[in-house]
Amino acid sequence: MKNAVHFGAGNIGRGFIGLLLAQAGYQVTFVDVNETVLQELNEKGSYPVHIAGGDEEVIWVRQVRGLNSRNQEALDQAIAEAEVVTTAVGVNVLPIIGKSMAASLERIARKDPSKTLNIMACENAVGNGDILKNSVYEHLSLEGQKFCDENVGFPNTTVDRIVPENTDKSELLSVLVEPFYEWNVERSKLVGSLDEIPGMNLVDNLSAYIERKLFTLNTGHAIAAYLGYQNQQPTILDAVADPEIKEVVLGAMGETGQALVKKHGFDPDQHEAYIQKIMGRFENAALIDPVERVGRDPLRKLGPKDRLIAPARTALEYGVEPENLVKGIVAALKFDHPQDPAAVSLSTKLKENGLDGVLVDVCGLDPSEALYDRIKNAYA
Ligand SMILES: NC(=O)c1ccc[n+]([C@@H]2O[C@H](COP(=O)([O-])OP(=O)(O)OC[C@H]3O[C@@H](n4cnc5c(N)ncnc54)[C@H](O)[C@@H]3O)[C@@H](O)[C@H]2O)c1
Ligand SMILES: O=P(O)(O)OC[C@@H](O)[C@@H](O)[C@H](O)[C@H](O)CO
Repeated sequence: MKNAVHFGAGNIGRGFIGLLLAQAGYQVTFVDVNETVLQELNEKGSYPVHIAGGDEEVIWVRQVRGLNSRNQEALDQAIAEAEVVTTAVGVNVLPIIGKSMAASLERIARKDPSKTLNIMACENAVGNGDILKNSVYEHLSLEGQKFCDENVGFPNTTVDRIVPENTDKSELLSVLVEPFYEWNVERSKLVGSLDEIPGMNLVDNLSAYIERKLFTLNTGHAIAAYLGYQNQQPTILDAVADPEIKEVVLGAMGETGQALVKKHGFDPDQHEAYIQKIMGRFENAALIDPVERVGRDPLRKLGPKDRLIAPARTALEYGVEPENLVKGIVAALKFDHPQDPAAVSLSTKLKENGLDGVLVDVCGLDPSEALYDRIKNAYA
């Protein structure tokens, strides 16, 4: 049997990547820090994935196990035996797992120097594979780096499937996922031979795919979440049922769409169909997705390369007025959910450094650029 190691036994790990790997015939080792989840994985060895919408289908993922990422020796062995490694831990966690991965790769470099391995970061971020690679290389010796240059691939990826938190307390590992999924992997950065994984597409122009996904789905999703939160709507479904919010969300996806069509040469009709399909996914009545999950970590989402600031800047660059994107950015700045540490930190920064401080330090904006004033005026 082929082995895969997947870091992060959370929503997307269990509900998408782990599922596809298992369906492709891999025995999946989930690496996590959540002892309750790890214990359940090891006791049960399987879990159900419920496909939401229409006739609910259940797919069982079997022959899985859990491993604590702090158990370096067991991790070294698991990675040494793996044909493929994937991650879905959150982009902020990549520097932490990068250190453990580096230690495992050093060992492989010494003991099995002809091994090749592809490590795919399945996080919502532009350049996710590059970020992971840098996090690993920081901890490698020169020999380790040389080995990885030749034998280890860190392709960038896009991962698309809406997977909310599990609310079924009787079945801890159960996941509810939407029927739609798309996983694209940058072909040119793969090394050695990688068996086909049905559901994973190898693509040549990954940066266009990531901008299309992150700056359409995730932009619209985030704006629905932040406006929904402002209006006390508990879920994305409730938020987009509000005609005013739906208009802003569609408007914002339209603004990024116009810019992306110009930038990447996408077909305008196909892109419009892509936007409409995404709105249909937000309106899936079988998915209960709290606005707090989708809006989580506003500091990351307000970053210069992420789903709000980057497309608004691109829109201006291509002569598109980002009116709705700016409304979304203002709502994001006001996301003060008390249980979200990044939202609390954002509120503190706004209090201590003012809006200007946040626009410069968090959003990476320059006071001389057009977007800066647009946000300030709308916020006021
Ligand atoms: N849920 C979705 O709809 C979705 C869709 C596409 C992409 N993503 C991306 O996938 C990633 C994970 O999202 P999620 O929704 O599954 O989050 P999640 O919180 O459900 O899962 C993250 C998992 O990582 C684990 N983790 C944290 N620190 C770790 C460490 N040091 N070592 C190993 N595991 C660790 C957590 O315990 C948790 O089980 C994010 O980058 C997200 O943007 C999510
Ligand atoms: O995971 P985040 O925090 O980057 O974004 C929240 C959601 O928008 C996201 O998880 C989507 O559900 C997912 O990207 C769909 O493919």
